[in-house]
Amino acid sequence: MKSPVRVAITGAAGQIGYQLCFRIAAGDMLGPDQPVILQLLEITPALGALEGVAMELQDAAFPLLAGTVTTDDAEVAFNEADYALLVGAKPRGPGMERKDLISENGKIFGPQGRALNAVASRDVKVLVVGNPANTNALIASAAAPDLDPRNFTAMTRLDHNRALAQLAMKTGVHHDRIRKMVIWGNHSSTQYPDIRFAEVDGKPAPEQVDDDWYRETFIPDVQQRGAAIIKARGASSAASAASSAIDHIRSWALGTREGDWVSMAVPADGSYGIEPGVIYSYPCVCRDGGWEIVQGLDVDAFSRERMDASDAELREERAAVEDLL
Ligand SMILES: NC(=O)c1ccc[n+]([C@@H]2O[C@H](COP(=O)([O-])OP(=O)(O)OC[C@H]3O[C@@H](n4cnc5c(N)ncnc54)[C@H](O)[C@@H]3O)[C@@H](O)[C@H]2O)c1
Ligand SMILES: O=C(O)C[C@H](O)C(=O)O
Repeated sequence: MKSPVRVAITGAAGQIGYQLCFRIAAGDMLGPDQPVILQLLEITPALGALEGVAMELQDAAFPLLAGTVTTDDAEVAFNEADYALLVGAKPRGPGMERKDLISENGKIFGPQGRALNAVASRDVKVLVVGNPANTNALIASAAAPDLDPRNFTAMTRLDHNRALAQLAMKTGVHHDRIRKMVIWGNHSSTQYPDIRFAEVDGKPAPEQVDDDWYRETFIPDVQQRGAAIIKARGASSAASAASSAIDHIRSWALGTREGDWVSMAVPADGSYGIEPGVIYSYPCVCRDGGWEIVQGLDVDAFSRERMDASDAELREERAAVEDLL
């Protein structure tokens, strides 16, 4: 058996956190031979509820759960953390855009970035889920000057998975037989879900769907799926969000499958004309515990316009939190 790794989860008594704790303790994120210590952070008024989560974790008697820490102190939660899933933040309600959360949620991520900087493993892998996720990841990274900015990522894997599901339903091919989906940009309604390189059962996706469906139905449906879930459920996505967070970390830690890639929001480095300064979703390949942006993909005029629009929105979000950077 391997030695345990430390997984910090913020907002651990919330909707997503409640899902994450049990799936991670069951081994879904890091594999069936990797024990975990869960280090759970909540705000002080939610510590009672968090204690209830810890009691249920005990009662589930997971063979891989090597310990549970509950706290309202970020430096306790992030102490020597190998993984940090930053979920704790307010969700949006009907009629809101995710960026409307920025003034309230943005201020959570500076202190958490500072705490990670002070006490986390120097190799900590950080995934920001709390919205607006890309800009919150930028804030956390800016507050952690001693950690490599490449350790800070934000989640667009849920959008990636949503895009796989929509294309699978349209083509009648199981989503597990689709490769090379891409989500470019922000986890927001300006994201650009791109099927130009996707393969459905080994054949090019664009040849299997008509262009009108792609532009008029697929793209807006994926962009608006979060809002559609809020309308249907009366609360934002939780189980699918937790599942995608687990997918994101599993790919990063254990690698992407041969011949496929995943979407991850990572620090822009000039790739595809997106200048540094924002956390932008790209197609990525992961191996040996690291990620690389897939290079050399063609950018046509339709794509350029959408990729730039999402970049522009991220730079507006950045300008709105300049005082936190
Ligand atoms: N990136 C994505 O794809 C994606 C998907 C779904 C939801 N989200 C976002 O994830 C966030 C959480 O969603 P949820 O449904 O779990 O919300 P929730 O309200 O059910 O849970 C959030 C939890 O975070 C806690 N919290 C608040 N501030 C905190 C802080 N400073 N430190 C630690 N904990 C804190 C709250 O007490 C609460 O228990 C929201 O911002 C939501 O919009 C992102
Ligand atoms: O849409 C939301 O606000 C929640 C989340 O970001 C989602 O995409 O489901």
